[in-house]
Parts: sequence; structure tokens; C-alpha cells
Amino acid sequence: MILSTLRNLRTALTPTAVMTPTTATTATTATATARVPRAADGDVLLETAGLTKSYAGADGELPVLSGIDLQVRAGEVVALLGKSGSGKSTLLRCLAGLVPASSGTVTYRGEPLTGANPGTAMVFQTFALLPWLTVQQNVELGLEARGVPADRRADAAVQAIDLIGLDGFESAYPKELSGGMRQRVGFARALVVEPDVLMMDEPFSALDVLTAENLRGELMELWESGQFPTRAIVLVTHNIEEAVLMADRIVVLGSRPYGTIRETFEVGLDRPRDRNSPAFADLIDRVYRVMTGRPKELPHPSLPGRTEAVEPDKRTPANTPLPRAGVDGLSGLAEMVAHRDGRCDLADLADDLGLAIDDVLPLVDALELLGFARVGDNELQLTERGTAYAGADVQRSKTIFAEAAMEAPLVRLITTSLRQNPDGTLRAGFFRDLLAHHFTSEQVTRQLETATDWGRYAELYAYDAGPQEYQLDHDQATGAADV
Ligand SMILES: Nc1ncnc2c1ncn2[C@@H]1O[C@H](COP(=O)(O)OP(=O)(O)OP(=O)(O)O)[C@@H](O)[C@H]1O
Repeated sequence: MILSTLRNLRTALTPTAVMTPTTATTATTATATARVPRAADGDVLLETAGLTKSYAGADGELPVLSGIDLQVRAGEVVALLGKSGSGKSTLLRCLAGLVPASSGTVTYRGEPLTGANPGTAMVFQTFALLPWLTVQQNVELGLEARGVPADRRADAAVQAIDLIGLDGFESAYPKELSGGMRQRVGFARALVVEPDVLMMDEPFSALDVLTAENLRGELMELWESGQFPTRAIVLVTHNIEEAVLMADRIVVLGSRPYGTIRETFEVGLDRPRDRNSPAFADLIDRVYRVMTGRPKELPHPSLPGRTEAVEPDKRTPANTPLPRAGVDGLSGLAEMVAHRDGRCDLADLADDLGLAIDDVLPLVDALELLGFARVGDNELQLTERGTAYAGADVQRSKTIFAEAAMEAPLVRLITTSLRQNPDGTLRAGFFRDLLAHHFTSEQVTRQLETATDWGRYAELYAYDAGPQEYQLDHDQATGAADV
């Protein structure tokens, strides 16, 4: 924990300060380091051209981003939006100069980056505070790392603390603070160095809904008031509503086969934004369609998301990864839809559940993959199989689920491999190795977790976490022997 905190902190503080000319609020936070002229609205601050990023994996290079051409201009808030694994954080880190591009260029104010970007500071999802330092000391760290003398550090930190609504908490330790107040410290520590561009990596996602809403609102008020000591914001999020609420431009990243810019939306809505306005809802809808991968010209696609283009008989574990959806979740969703006469609007459903629509997407993907539902025009509709599943008693629902789960490539692979093995057992490592050719180890782990959950529930196979071994279910083994 401490190690990861330190690692995050180091990345947050690495750049050498480049100060923007000061506003009234930030006049005393000047550092001894180089100054650059304040960028005029519209000036390009960050730019990538042909950016490609791969990570070294067990089987060689694993491509994560490809052909990213992006500009971040002074005066704008840019949201990088995409499903998990689409490369949002990697792109943010490339822009911050924290990870090098594999090819292509990243420039800050026209200069190619050769290391940490001097014009950025980062706010993390996990706050990354040092628990043994007070609020004031944590905030000052941002300046200390950039060589600002002690007397100036104190003044500047007090100003940043005031700006972000933390006055009175200067001498508190992180453990005394709520999550929302801790994240305020995270903001103050980034803002105190007056970066040209504030980088935020899912800064609200570790907070409860109300705290996140409050902090988002305050941040945007500050941004609009002109008191913000930065010239641009880049926000990583997987939450469509958050992106539409905050951004001037939304860059949707797709992850098929690896991170590319799928589409860019100019938001163009007045601030503060009205969630209930038709224009807001319409944009959410348009972004949703792009994010789920459904081609806009096809109103009734067969599968959203990562499985969209693959015909059922051509699906393999490599081209159709299992969505991250447990049986309880997808059964619950099927039942909810059944109670609504077998169909419902996805946005309404997410609203009723108090979730962002993208949180519901893996469950929707799962229902489609299992042939339990179809999605068209934002409406989820149960199929005959899905209706039967939702209405069945426990034993019958297991039978229906088992039949459906065998259409999910990874579950089918595990089941048929076990059937072919004389003693009906196989180590998880076998499947892990097969999948490692196509996915990162984190993705492999997630998919095997889903496959284990589905296979257990369907009574296709059991899994013993001790030896990490799959075993064909007794009935399956008997059935296989009969064949
Ligand atoms: N340091 C690394 N080494 C190897 N692979 C990595 C590394 N960092 C990220 N990846 C992989 O790159 C892919 C993109 O990860 P990244 O975190 O950029 O995506 P993301 O869209 O931000 O996802 P999430 O919302 O889940 O954080 C993932 O498959 C991830 O496992």
C-alpha cells in the first residue's frame, strides 16, 4: 500500500514546474523555475501524432494504443472515455510523459517530450497521499519536488488549500479525512504547481455518489470562474454522464483490437449543464451508441461492445472475451427486465439501479452473449430463452443456463477440454496460457473468474482454488463417458 502510494506520488510530482502567468488567486504561488507565457484559449498545449504504445507481455509486445492523433488546447476540458482496457490511462500517462510512446510523438507546447511532461500534474483515483504527512505537508510536497524554496511553498500551499475548500484542515492527517476531503488534498497538491494541464485519472470513482457529485460541481464552478490555475483539463473516465457533464470534447476510445480513437464529440452545451435537458440526454445517447460499438447506421445490431462483429458460429475465446458479469448480476438483470414485460430502456434501467449506464453494460453484454436478450435502439429485450430463464425455478434455470453458457467460447473450451481429458481435470494454468496469447494477464484473470462462476453455476465443472484445477462436474463426466 505504502509502496503504491509512493509510486503514484512520484509520478504525480516528477515534472519540473513550468509556471503559467498568475491569476489574482495564484499570484503568490510562483516558483523559482522557468516561466512560459500564458497560453491563449485555443493554443495547442498537448499533441500526439501517430502515437502507438505497446507493453512487453509474456508473448512479446502487447499493443495497447494505435494511431492516436489528439490535441489538447488551452481553455478546454477533454474527456478520454472508453471501456475498461481501452487504453485511457495509458494515453493519459503518455501525455504526462510518464510512459514513453512506442512510436509516434507527444509534444507539449510544440516540444517533443523526452521525459515527464513539465506542464502537467496528475490527480489519481486512489488519492496517493502520504499518511504520515499533514494536509499542508502533502500539498507542499508538490512544490518541494519542483525545487520551490520553503517559505514560498507554505504560502502557495495555503492558497491551494483555500482554493479547493480545505481551509481549516491544514494540520489534519489523511486518516482523519473523509474520502472526499482526501481527494481535495489530491487536487490541491496538483493545482499548487499551477500546471498548464491538470490530468485526472478517474478522480471521482473511489468516492460515494453524492461526494463525487459535489466535488465535480465545485471543480467545474472553479474552472468556469477563471480562478483555476490551469489552462486545460484532461479527464479519464468510463462514465458517459460524467464526460458529458464536464467536458468540452469527448474522445471515445475503442478497444477492438486495441485502443484507437473511435469518435470525438464536441459537447457544446451551456454550463452549468442541465442533466434533464433533451440535448444532454441526446448526447448521452449518441456517445453510448459509439461506446458500445454499435454502428449508428445499424439500428438493431446483434451484439454491443467487444463481441459486436462476431457471428455466433465464428466466436472463439480470442475474439469473444467473456464480459465481467457474475451469474447473480445477470440473473438479477434478467428478472428485472422480465418484470417490465420483457423489455426496458437501458438508460431508465441504469437510473433505477442508481448506476451509470456503462456499469450495466457488462451485464447486458453477458445477456446477449448467452442469447438471453437483444439490444436495439437502447432497449434491452429478453429473448424466448431469456424469458424462460428468468421465470424458471432454480433447477430449470441452471439447465437453461448450462445450455446457454456452452455458447460462450471460454466456457465451451473449458468444458470440452475437460471432457477430452481422461481424468476430467485440468490446471487453470493451461487455459491461462492459451488466453495469454490474446489478452493481458489481468484480462485473463477476469475472464477465468467469470468462466469459473458461470461453469460452477451451470454445473458444467467445478474449480478447486488450492491446486487451481478445473474438474468436470460428476454428471458431465458420466454423460461424457456415455457418449
Ligand atoms: N504497465 C503495464 N504493463 C503491461 N500492460 C499494461 C500496463 N499498463 C496497462 N496495461 C494494459 O494495457 C491495457 C490498457 O490499460 P489502461 O489502464 O490504459 O486502460 P484503461 O482504459 O484505463 O482501463 P481501466 O479503465 O480498466 O483502467 C490493459 O489491457 C492493461 O492490462
